[in-house]
Amino acid sequence: MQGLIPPGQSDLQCEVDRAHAALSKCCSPLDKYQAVMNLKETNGDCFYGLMAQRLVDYLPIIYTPAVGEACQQWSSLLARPQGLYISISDLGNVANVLYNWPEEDVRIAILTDGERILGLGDLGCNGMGIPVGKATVHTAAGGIHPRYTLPITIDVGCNRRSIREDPFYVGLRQERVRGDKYDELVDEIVDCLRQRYGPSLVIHWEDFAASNAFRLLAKYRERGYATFNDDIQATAAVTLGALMGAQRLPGVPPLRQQAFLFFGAGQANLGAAQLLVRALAEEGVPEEDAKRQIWLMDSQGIVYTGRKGRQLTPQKEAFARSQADTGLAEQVGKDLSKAVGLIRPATLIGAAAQGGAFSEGVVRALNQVTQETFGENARPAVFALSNPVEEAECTAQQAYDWTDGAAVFASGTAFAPVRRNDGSTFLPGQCNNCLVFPGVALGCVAAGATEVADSMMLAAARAIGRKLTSDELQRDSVLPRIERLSEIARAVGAAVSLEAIASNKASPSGLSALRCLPELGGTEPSELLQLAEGCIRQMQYDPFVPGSGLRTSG
Ligand SMILES: NC(=O)C1=CN([C@@H]2O[C@H](COP(=O)(O)OP(=O)(O)OC[C@H]3O[C@@H](n4cnc5c(N)ncnc54)[C@H](OP(=O)(O)O)[C@@H]3O)[C@@H](O)[C@H]2O)C=CC1
Ligand SMILES: CC(=O)C(=O)O
Ligand SMILES: [Mg+2]
Repeated sequence: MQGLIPPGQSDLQCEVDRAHAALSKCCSPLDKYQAVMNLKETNGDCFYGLMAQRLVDYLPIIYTPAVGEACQQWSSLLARPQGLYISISDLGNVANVLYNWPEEDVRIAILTDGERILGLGDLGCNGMGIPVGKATVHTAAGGIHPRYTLPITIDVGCNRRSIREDPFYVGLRQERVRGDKYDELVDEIVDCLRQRYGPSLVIHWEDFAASNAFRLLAKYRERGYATFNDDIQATAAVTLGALMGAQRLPGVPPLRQQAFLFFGAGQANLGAAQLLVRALAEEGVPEEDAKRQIWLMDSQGIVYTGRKGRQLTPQKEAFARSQADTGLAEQVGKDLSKAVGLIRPATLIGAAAQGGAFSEGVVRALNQVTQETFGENARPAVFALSNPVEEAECTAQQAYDWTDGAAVFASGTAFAPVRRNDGSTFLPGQCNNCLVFPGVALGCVAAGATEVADSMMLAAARAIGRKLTSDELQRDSVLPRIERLSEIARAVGAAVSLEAIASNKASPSGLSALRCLPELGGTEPSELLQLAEGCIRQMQYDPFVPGSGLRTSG
């Protein structure tokens, strides 16, 4: 290398600072995305050092919202391929494709088929930005070595014609393959992954369409694999964490006394509804009573038994209102403000990718019914979970303005702090599954978990709730600040591995590593945190001694 690099020496910190200074000159989030991904290719240590130190600056780039734009432009931007592409043409030959991945020791595979990328719909192969971004967060926040992460895009086609006809498109130019052939391909991929990387490989499903997401999750969980769907389960945990956090604010009605209106009945909201029922059950609320507190609205209106048209999926059926609510549902139709007026919820959670759906009328009505039901100081919760930011149901500013500051607000994509009339600021919480999935992966890897049980997700939600500080609460944030993502990932990791042990979901290899624990009870024991830290990659350069090592010696 002598002569090929400048003679002065820089340590990692200097290079991280230099990279940040250069990136700060980028004119647009998309330019910054490209530049930072280029850094990842050319200097991984510097890239991960930068991500670890300044995650709060770069999360909106490598993750929502900028990653959404990057996916939309993926085929035009692609410089060097990232992650592994497995297509339907590889059916029967997946093992060979998988052996082209250079890493021998992978602990977590992040798979998408690109059909529901954020709220942007079917992006086909262009969805690769998502598993790549999630893998980066696993490392930057969870500390999992990048070598242990494998982002995969399964290309079975794309149902968006404009993408298929884009001359630069990098995926297969055909409509999506469905049915047996699709299932065979996914089966082959999962089998080959487990053959190559062992049964404790964690399989993280991301951004599938709901019709495949629930099915695949159930199928591989039933087989006893360590697998989780981020959009269903991790979103559920962070949403429940936010609801629990809100309970610590004065004026927020108790969970067991309110009605919850979920706008969107897909992966995110059904997952949250399922976990909420479980949390209420642990508070002694019978399951059927808890379900009666919950109302779902999808593209056809209120979800109720006997609704005409498309048959309800089993996941929706579990929450369908009884026929006694048919009259109300028909009165509501598809009108959200009517739904608020008639159901009278104190919590409104949006995950339908319908930007702006929480209009002024809807939010004002929510505030009014909450105060009528629970008193004039009562505060409604407004969670606008859809990503990227254009899909958010309303903005933080709108939620506060339309309720005179009464709303407790959280969103999937971050909003800047909002100034209150008294000069102080609201800190809207970011209710995004990134507060959960890195910790879940860390906890599973540390404990060698054989299954990712719902109780582990509940443990994750509680760990997030415990991490909320009084300072955050004072500024109306119902979740820990995203600046604390690494700290939260470690706490979630500790809670998840503890729960894996307590529920017999830890494997002998994980257990032997964890045997140092004097006792398994309690919250976040320091030993476990230390253990989790032990799994975490330290960002540092090996010392470079000029004149030694790298010179070829004839
Ligand atoms: N903050 C976070 O961490 C997360 C946020 N999300 C975001 O949430 C959004 C939805 O994701 P996900 O649940 O996975 O997607 P799904 O495709 O699984 O579900 C979308 C739901 O929205 C419903 N919907 C569509 N149009 C309307 C409408 N006009 N009125 C009411 N409901 C409607 C659909 O109805 P139907 O069932 O009738 O088709 C469906 O139930 C996305 O924007 C995604 O980015 C997702 C995961 C995590
Ligand atoms: C955050 C996320 O996973 C999504 O919007 O799909
Ligand atoms: Mg997702």
